[in-house]
Amino acid sequence: MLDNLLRLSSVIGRFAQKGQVRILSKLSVENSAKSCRGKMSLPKPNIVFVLGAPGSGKGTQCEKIVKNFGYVHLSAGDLLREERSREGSEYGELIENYIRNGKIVPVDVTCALLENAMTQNMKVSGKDSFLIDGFPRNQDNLDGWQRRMSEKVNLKFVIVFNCPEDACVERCINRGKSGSNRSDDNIESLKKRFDTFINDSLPIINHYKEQNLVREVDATKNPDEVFEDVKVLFAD
Ligand SMILES: Nc1ncnc2c1ncn2[C@@H]1O[C@H](COP(=O)(O)OP(=O)(O)OP(=O)(O)O)[C@@H](O)[C@H]1O
Ligand SMILES: O=c1ccn([C@@H]2O[C@H](COP(=O)(O)O)[C@@H](O)[C@H]2O)c(=O)[nH]1
Repeated sequence: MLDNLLRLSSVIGRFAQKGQVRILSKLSVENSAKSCRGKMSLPKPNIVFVLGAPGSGKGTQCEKIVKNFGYVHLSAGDLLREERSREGSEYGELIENYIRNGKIVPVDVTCALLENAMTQNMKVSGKDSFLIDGFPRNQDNLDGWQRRMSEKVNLKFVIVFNCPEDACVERCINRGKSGSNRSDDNIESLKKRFDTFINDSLPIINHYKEQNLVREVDATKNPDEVFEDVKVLFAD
């Protein structure tokens, strides 16, 4: 399975969406290896992890951070959904099963997508500050990231958006009703996503708390009010 995962190829569409720059690039392990060599001249990217329960407002706030502070937003969930929908993807079915059941996709897939997206963005836009939204979410994610990426990036801090489950569920259900087209914006998937958040993701947040890297934000207010608190974290 690992070998297969390492042969992961992805197409990252180049388009400006929600302030993100996506770069169209066909990748394979062989290309990844070449691009690793090419990466020698690239700067070490600055990373902010953005965590919080499903529907806590991570994507909404990332959009605002992009507009105001020039970061590039990389949503791990969006990258996985793109890979799932890519014609010919070996991993489409696997990813869809994980997403629908609120489970966390094996780290080699997600990490490859994130690393490739960062490298391509740095090459094309020259930007080297990234919001990594919705990752790492479990011990497998954390271990894989530490193994593969931790030495290659500067982790600045970890934002955690706090919002109670009932409000988050309502937001996701409304997002589904407004046409998100997400196969996990339904009650059944949301129950599983919250179980995963509590059992698997909270320990990762605690790990970063122990390192004094967590910056908690009250995400129950309206998006502009939440952003007032977020701004402070980036104003240095
Ligand atoms: N502060 C807020 N108050 C009310 N609604 C919000 C707030 N922030 C975001 N929303 C709405 O809630 C829904 C979920 O927001 P968003 O996609 O930003 O959350 P998320 O944490 O990225 O979710 P997920 O983890 O499921 O991808 C969206 O429809 C968004 O418009
Ligand atoms: O690192 C990640 C990020 C996401 N997933 C899967 O995708 C869905 C949706 O993620 P959102 O952040 O809500 O868009 C999530 O429930 C996981 O199934 C993942 O496996 N790994």
